[in-house]
Amino acid sequence: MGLEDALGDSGVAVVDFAAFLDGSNKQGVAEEIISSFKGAGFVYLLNHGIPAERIAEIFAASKEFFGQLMDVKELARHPPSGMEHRGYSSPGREKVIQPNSMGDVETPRPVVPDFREHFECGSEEGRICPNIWLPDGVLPGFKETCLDYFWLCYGVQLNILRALAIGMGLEEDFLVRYHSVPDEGNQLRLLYYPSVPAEALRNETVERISAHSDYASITLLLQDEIGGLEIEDPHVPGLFRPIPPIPGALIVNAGDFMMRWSNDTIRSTIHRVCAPPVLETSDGMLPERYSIPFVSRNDPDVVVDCIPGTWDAQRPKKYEPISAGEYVRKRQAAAY
Ligand SMILES: O=C(O)CCC(=O)C(=O)O
Ligand SMILES: [Fe+2]
Repeated sequence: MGLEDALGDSGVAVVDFAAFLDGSNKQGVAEEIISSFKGAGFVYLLNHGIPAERIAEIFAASKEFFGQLMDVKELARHPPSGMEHRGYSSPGREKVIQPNSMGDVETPRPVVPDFREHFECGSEEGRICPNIWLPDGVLPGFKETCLDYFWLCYGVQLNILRALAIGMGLEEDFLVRYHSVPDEGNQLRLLYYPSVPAEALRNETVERISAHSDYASITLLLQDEIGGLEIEDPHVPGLFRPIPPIPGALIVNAGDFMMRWSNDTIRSTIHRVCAPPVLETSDGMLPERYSIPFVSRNDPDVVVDCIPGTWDAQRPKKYEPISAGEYVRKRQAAAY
């Protein structure tokens, strides 16, 4: 099956970011990205600026971490409160939930567990959420690899925000200015989906990650070769379309805060991870899967109003000004 077939009707563009980064076609690349963000809420980026060896390195670190005994991983245990996403969460610990309208998180927690483990970290300078690492001497180099990758993603994130701004007809640094505090809010997640019976995923007695939208600004996602990521068709609720792995590509998607900020001109699309189409082994088990999202957030204390150009007399502002911090606090408290 060729890439075009595998991509199917998801509407997610595959964009070569090189011509943006080297300045040879900034406007053209920016328009391709924004068009995919408005249509599908997702885009694949090639030549995004994260070297292949760094991708291999962070996946290797993730595999090494999750390969440790539970007792070892629990040495970096996530705190009981849902306000701080740091450290290690064992399977079933987090349940993503989907609010019934923007910011309304009253929906009851669903009963089907998400069968995955994860580890989260941010900047070492963060005041809101201090990092939680394994004790010194356990898994040497893990912390450094995570932090290096975190900062690499922060830089890539700024370039993508520049492209989005240009695509929206704004001054290049318009969105970057609202992401000037890297130490607060940005988050690196290492996700591990253990091997599960394919049948259990198909009949939904377990899920890998249930349907949700991300709630921040943009997410930079690496997925391994296993597949299973799907997005909901914006025009056909309940119809999910695969976002298959493309080697070396970075998947970028918009979160709810970006959608709100852009007065709903950019889409924050519901996505999930379920059974990939063809990968069942003879014993009926699905292979384990690793993915690595980096979540980019607006500066927490800066109140934003709808982005210029996304509203006018015909398309009035739909949302009141709000700060990312206030918005995120509402959403995160409900996830645990
Ligand atoms: O594992 C994936 O590919 C997606 C993860 C995801 O959607 C998330 O962490 O919000
Ligand atoms: Fe997500």
